[in-house]
Amino acid sequence: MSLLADLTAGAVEDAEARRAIRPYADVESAAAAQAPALDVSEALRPDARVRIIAEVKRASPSRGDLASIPDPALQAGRYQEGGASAISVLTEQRRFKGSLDDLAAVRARVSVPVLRKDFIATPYQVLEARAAGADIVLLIVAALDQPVLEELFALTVQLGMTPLVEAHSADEVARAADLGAHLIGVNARDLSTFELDRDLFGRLAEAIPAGAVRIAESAVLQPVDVAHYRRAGADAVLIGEALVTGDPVATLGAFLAAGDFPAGEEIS
Ligand SMILES: O=P(O)(O)OC[C@@H](O)[C@@H](O)c1c[nH]c2ccccc12
Repeated sequence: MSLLADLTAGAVEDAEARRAIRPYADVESAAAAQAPALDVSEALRPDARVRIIAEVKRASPSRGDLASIPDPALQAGRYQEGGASAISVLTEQRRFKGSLDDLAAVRARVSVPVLRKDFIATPYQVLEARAAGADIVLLIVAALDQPVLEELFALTVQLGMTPLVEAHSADEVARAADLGAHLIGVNARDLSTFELDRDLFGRLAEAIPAGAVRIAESAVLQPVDVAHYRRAGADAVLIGEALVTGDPVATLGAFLAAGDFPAGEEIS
């Protein structure tokens, strides 16, 4: 089994265990009781400078432990203070050490849109995201057959949330575009092999339809990496590891400054 398939199977198994305690109908009422999901078209609208989606990330299978983050809400509050346009919360528990409680805590603290970052493959997980207050749900094309991807995309929209559709090849970008996705991400890390390809975004950016928000994911450690993605056409960059240690406000300031020029423009 590929690593991505393994991560997805584990996430689904964990969701099934939660479902045994909290059935679909209960989560459905919790979702209905939530304040409506935030409209992300404004928050992530392509702008004169790069936008940053800042991630609450404790660990990853490829990088191991990154930071303990005892108070995810405090961390997310610092991200917002630093100028993040949205907050991503990794809720996968086995390898990334996250939880839906982290997401709910972050939602209660910040006013910008919040993304549930997990290996989502069932309607129950989408519903859980809304019940915890998510505005955006990550859907990884490589992990889903097209009919399932379509079903989860439709449910996400029906619940008022916005899908962020993640691609890793031209074919996957085409599948994301076919759905009419407004948020399309290209992950530099191949989730099947964990290999990094910083230039993948640049090769695929052109294939992302005009009108969609182009998001570069992973492999930003330095301000130059933000500039690299911005030159390649990124409207937004999703950053985890580089923000979980040190002073996130200072780091975000440096990253935002490095991407303060029009997308796709060559700078000398
Ligand atoms: O820590 P980084 O290299 O800045 O990466 C953040 C984010 O892109 C990465 O966490 C990610 C992108 N897509 C994913 C899908 C699942 C889990 C994690 C991810």
